[in-house]
Amino acid sequence: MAKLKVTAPKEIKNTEINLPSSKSISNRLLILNALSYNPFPVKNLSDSDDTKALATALTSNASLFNVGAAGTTMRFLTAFLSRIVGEWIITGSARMKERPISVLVDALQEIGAKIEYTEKEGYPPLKIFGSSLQGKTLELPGNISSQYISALLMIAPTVTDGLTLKLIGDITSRPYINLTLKLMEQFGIQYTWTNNTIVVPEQQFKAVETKAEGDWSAASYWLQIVALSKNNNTVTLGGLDRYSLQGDAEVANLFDQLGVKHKFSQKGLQLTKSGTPTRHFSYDFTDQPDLAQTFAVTCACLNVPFHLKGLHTLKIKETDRINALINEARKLGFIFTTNDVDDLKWEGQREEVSGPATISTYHDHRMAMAFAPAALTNDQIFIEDPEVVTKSYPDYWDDLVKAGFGVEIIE
Ligand SMILES: O=C(O)C1=C[C@@H](OP(=O)(O)O)[C@@H](O)[C@H](O)C1
Ligand SMILES: C=C(OP(=O)(O)O)C(=O)O
Repeated sequence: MAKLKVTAPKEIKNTEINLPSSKSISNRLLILNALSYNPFPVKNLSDSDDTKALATALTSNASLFNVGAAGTTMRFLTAFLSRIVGEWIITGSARMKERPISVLVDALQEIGAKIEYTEKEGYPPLKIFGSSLQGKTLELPGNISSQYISALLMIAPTVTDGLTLKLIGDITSRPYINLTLKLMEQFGIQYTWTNNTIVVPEQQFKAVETKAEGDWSAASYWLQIVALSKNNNTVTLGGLDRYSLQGDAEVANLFDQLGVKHKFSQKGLQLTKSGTPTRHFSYDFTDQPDLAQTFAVTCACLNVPFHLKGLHTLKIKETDRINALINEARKLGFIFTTNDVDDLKWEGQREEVSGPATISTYHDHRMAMAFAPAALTNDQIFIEDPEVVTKSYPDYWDDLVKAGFGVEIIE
């Protein structure tokens, strides 16, 4: 397995980074484009693996699709193909076959979809016999994955009589549901969301020109780098929307507590180190689950004890992220704990470690991207399977080099 040696620069340079496009927005726009038979291609489409997997599926003549590790692609395509006459198979990586999908499959079956599990009940791969769907009121849990809800919402205007979704219990990843609805609105779709009920009547999509925003989840690693740097040069992030539709845009405000100032200029979002970090960091990540790894590593490297909450969905992402964080932080000498349900805690416990750590990444792009900046406080760090970053941020390592990091492939 390839391994990368990441060496910290003496100083982070004054750098301009052009951030990748958001895969969440790109994948929604691809589905909405297909539903509206849109002649306008999406501008600034992501070149991530997850978006390529969806773009390939939507333009292929095949009936079997391998979506790899892409959660949104798996879930969005399942709903999309359920309403297209034909026989389809969707499969994915070994990990994808462990990521549950029955909430979505059950909902689609209730409105007339014919879907079978070809291996393990409740998990991909799926065999779908596409047909027209008859809308009704569906009840589904709001605290497992919002991607099931987004997948249903996007096809709702094409379902006979539309769809009413009643979300039961607390809603996790709510900003991603909002993002779906806001992008549907750009295609002329009307909906209502009152309390826990979203109503989308049957209606026509309008074909419109769209552009994907830069990725605020990717921005988090740059906020982290500035927080961990020893000098106060400016890192400027290009491509981000100031008034973004992404919930992860909250990351810039959250990093105030860790000593990073941000300011929008014509060139982009300017980050500078200033002030001292808080003495204890506590936050509920229910709305921004993808930021948890960035904060766990940053806080520990800054010696800021933390309590991260709302992490109940992290166990079913690219890997069990809570366990992965506990295992890999230990290699840097940090002892994290969890209640095994929904949190991660660090009360400052440390143990001696010798030599630079080799971080395993568990097929999870965010493990690689969140641990690499730890080179700034550990001089050097090794990252296993570095190609994993192509899931969302293919140029991540090249961008680190622009900021002055040494990045060298070993083995
Ligand atoms: O809809 C989306 O684009 C996403 C929703 C979130 O997943 P969950 O809804 O499963 O929490 C997030 O973690 C993922 O990276 C992208
Ligand atoms: C959880 C993620 O992706 P997905 O669920 O779409 O595979 C992610 O990118 O952090």
